[in-house]
Amino acid sequence: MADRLDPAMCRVKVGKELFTCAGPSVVEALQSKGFDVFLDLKFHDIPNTTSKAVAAAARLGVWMVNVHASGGRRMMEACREELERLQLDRSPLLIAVTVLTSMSDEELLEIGYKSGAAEMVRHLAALSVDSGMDGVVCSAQEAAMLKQSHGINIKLVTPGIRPENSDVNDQRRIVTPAQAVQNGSDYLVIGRPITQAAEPVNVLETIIASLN
Ligand SMILES: O=c1ccn([C@@H]2O[C@H](COP(=O)(O)O)[C@@H](O)[C@H]2O)c(=O)[nH]1
Repeated sequence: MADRLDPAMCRVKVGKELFTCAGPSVVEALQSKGFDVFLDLKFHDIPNTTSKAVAAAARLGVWMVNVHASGGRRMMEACREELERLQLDRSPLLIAVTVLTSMSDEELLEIGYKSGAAEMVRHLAALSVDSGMDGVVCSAQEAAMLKQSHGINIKLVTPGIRPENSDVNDQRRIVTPAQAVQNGSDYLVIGRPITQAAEPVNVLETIIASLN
């Protein structure tokens, strides 16, 4: 896939499946091809473990790394402090996952949340910004609300992007690419609509054209 894509068109994301198969070498290989890499491992652990994992990602040279906001303030602050201690020329964007885009309001109630996605995202995003995160992962359904509250102090990374008429798969809080940008998303995360397409580059080009 990386051989067919151009770093001028998109950044790339290395998630749990690829990283578990191929490890840090795949990150290095993508970077040597000129791609900025989002290491999407969504760290969620005690502050010491999470912050050391974030530091390891930063030393790999990734452009963006993420943790779960539900790890709490002390965990997120430890990650920020660890990055500052490294004093890198280029520090990765440090992003917190609020509520997974695969979760519906009903599923959140089932696991014991007292409110739906929008309210939880609002709460966790405020905590994330206050704990030193550069931004959050959320659905583009929540993007306008967060931009209104936090403006330029928050980068919005939005998975659950689905072009019109494409398969929803396991996602629940979906938005089209153009609507996501209109709502204020800074970075659209688009997986299967591109990776599973017969002509991935054509699909990507069509999406980019729809944004212009
Ligand atoms: O809330 C979240 C956080 C991360 N993801 C990740 O984004 C991609 C989406 O892939 P699609 O194929 O476009 O559904 C995937 O790697 C997830 O792990 C997310 O979907 N939602």
